[in-house]
Amino acid sequence: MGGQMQQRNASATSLYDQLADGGSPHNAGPSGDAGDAVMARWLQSAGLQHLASPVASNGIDQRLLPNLLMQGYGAQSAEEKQRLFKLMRNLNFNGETGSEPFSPSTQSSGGIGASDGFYSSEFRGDFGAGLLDLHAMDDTELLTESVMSEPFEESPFVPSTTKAVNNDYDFPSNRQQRGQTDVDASHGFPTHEKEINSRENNVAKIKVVVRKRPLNKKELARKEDDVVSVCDNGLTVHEPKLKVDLTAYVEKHEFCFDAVLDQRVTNDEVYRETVQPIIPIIFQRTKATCFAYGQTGSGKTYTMQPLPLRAAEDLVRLLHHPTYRNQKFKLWLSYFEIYGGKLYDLLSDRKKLCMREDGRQQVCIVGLQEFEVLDVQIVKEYIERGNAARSTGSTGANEESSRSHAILQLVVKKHNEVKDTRRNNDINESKGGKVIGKISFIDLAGSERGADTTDNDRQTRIEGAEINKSLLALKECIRALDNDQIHIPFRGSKLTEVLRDSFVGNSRTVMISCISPNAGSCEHTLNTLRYADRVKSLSKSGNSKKDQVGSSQTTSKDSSSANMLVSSDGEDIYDRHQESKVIDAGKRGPQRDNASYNTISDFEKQPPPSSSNYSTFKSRDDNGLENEKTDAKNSFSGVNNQRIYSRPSSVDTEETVPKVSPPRRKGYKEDKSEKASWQKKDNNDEKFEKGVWLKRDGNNTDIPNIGNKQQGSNISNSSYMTSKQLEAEQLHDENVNEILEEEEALIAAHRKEIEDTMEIVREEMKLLAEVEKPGSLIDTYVTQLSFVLSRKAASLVSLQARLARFQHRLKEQEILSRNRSRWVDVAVDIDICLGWFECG
Ligand SMILES: Nc1ncnc2c1ncn2[C@@H]1O[C@H](COP(=O)(O)OP(=O)(O)OP(=O)(O)O)[C@@H](O)[C@H]1O
Repeated sequence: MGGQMQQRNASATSLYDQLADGGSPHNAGPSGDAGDAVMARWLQSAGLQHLASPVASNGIDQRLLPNLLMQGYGAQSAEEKQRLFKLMRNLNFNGETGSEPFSPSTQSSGGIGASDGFYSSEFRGDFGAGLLDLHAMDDTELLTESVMSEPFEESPFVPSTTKAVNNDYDFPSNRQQRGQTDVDASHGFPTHEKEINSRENNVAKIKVVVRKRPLNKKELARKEDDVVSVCDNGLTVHEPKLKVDLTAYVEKHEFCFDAVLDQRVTNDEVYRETVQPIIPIIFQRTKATCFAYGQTGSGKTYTMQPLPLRAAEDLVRLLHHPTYRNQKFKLWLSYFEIYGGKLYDLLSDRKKLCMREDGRQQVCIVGLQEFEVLDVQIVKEYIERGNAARSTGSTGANEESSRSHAILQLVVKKHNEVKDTRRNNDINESKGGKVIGKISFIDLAGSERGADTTDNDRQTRIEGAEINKSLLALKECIRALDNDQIHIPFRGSKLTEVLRDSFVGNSRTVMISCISPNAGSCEHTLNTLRYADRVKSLSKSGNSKKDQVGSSQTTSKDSSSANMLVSSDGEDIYDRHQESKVIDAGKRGPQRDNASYNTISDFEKQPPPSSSNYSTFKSRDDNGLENEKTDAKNSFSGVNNQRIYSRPSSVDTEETVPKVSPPRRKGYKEDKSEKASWQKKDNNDEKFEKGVWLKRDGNNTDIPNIGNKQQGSNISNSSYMTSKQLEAEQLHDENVNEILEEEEALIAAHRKEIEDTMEIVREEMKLLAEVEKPGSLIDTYVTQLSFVLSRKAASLVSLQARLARFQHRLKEQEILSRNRSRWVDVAVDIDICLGWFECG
């Protein structure tokens, strides 16, 4: 990667060398005065000679010109800015003919990018030459990893300082900055008990990593901008927006996570950052989960697929290490999916599975095939086989879109003398050996598929509702853990039930939020990042506390754990640990400790990149994140910074008003009300009260909120969910749940009816055989036949009644969905109206 960066810098240098040498690509480097003269000539050629003098008189190296241009240096009018930009782009493209390839980058359009007219196709058309070669490529084919290593288009919004950091991007050193101990990629795993214990304490309980994919060919062809800039552990989404008078402006949203991986990061590096640190502690009875979250086409599958392979490699290596070689440990693999609330085995012809809980509330998936991993090659085959069996469909963003949550598990078990390598994972664990530790890789269905609930196709709608439900339930569980609640609502969905043991006790969770960089995905990207931020808050608030619990237990384990690792009753001890931990957590009550994490306040301490160039309006959302409204028009005009919003941001105008309790449906279950408040949280804790949108602050006080609205048509993320809408939303959720239950019941009833009919047919055959015997009693035959036929009829009528009820239920659901989509439109209309008000 360093090499690429050098190459990239060299390209840029060669471009400016050409500039200094009068445009000849082959002449040698720049020299001070000659450079100034060339600069002047260059600017003169564009009719911008008046801009040459400040640059020269200030003794500014022309290499800094792009940065100056990005700041709109000296250029007063939009026309001047356009000319400068055009000049830059033309020179860049000429530079491509040099020996060093130089990727035309929208980065150079930085300042102007967000300024007047940038979005007009007319303007863009002039500068599209460099992108033409990209257009010539196959439109559907996406950039592969090797292409990824090429310099990608960078954001026109990326401030210059950020870019400098990005240009120096060096993955390992970034990690060191994060203070994380790296694990030797090949053989450096700790295998001594003490080392493992200290590693166990060092591995964060919950880690939230964001991965940004590169722009794909379609997006490049559409000349979409990259609106996500990455800087160390932080990232900024530059949301392009239009005011009512059609002036473009940019709203900045800053986030900070445990790690942010930009488009140049390879899958291997993703593995090293996310899963590899966990591998050694799998042998320490850890249950780990790594899941990818994000909208369709954001790279979840691309990110997740290589991870189990690499993990299996490392696990197998450790199994053969002298420390574990004689422990009779074995590695097992299973792969299943959750689709429409049901479980299917992806390695066993999509056999339907059922989930059960044992007496100790351990979740078992009955019938799930497990395969022993003897060599890593086989893992690859299983992954491919499982992927081929996955439920996929086509979406606008991804031709092979996942419609299910796929879960691949690698389990280390203490081997019992079972010769067969293919067995059922029965409730009776002893059959497969005792579980020592496991890691689950979850490729979640596209997060926005939850919004497919207004689709015309019923199947898609129900699928969407189910996905929505499980993603909400996942967040609910995380929230419950965040609040140190004793009751974790695992039963909210199949997904959370399956993940149950990964959230309690000695667990580790890594969430990889995948985001698309293009402007068109901005809303989904922000949703993904907000979800990730919520998960991160769990690690912020509870982690160190939970880790303390973890470490004290580990310390007390110290004396015994070496033996525990190999002792046959280890699992029971582990289970007791689990239970006691959950109760402990509940007793502690909510405690916050941000010590070991990058908090937003840390983030704020850093000087905002190029802040002087942005006239910024800050407001704080419920996650405590600052949203900055940046007036692009002014951002690049240098001297004449002039605020367009005369109204202060929402924070300034916040006023405390009496708390209004959220509406509750009569007889609503506790779980549901929890969900209601949670949904409100999802919607920035806002509600519409007496004509004012109220925002809930940290003290549960409702405060009026005027500005900083996120436009969105996604129901679960719309900012304007009134209590009625919320109720309708819950009703819809309930309705879908009931439909799914009734569907199951209908199918079961049908099966039963067939069995009954077969039984009856056997009885009828018997009757016929009897009646045909000489001397049989016809009266008996008639009575018995009459009885059998009424049973047959009753069974049919009962099935028909159930069928009719189900049909009715489907119709109801359709009406509900239609109403729901109507109020989504209303919410969007309100949004637009508020936008009008906002802009005066
Ligand atoms: N980091 C990346 N580098 C290069 N290409 C990528 C990257 N991430 C994703 N892609 C490409 O983008 C396309 C979509 O990715 P992928 O199928 O992983 O998305 P997804 O999030 O799993 O979508 P869905 O939820 O619909 O299944 C694929 O063709 C993939 O190769």
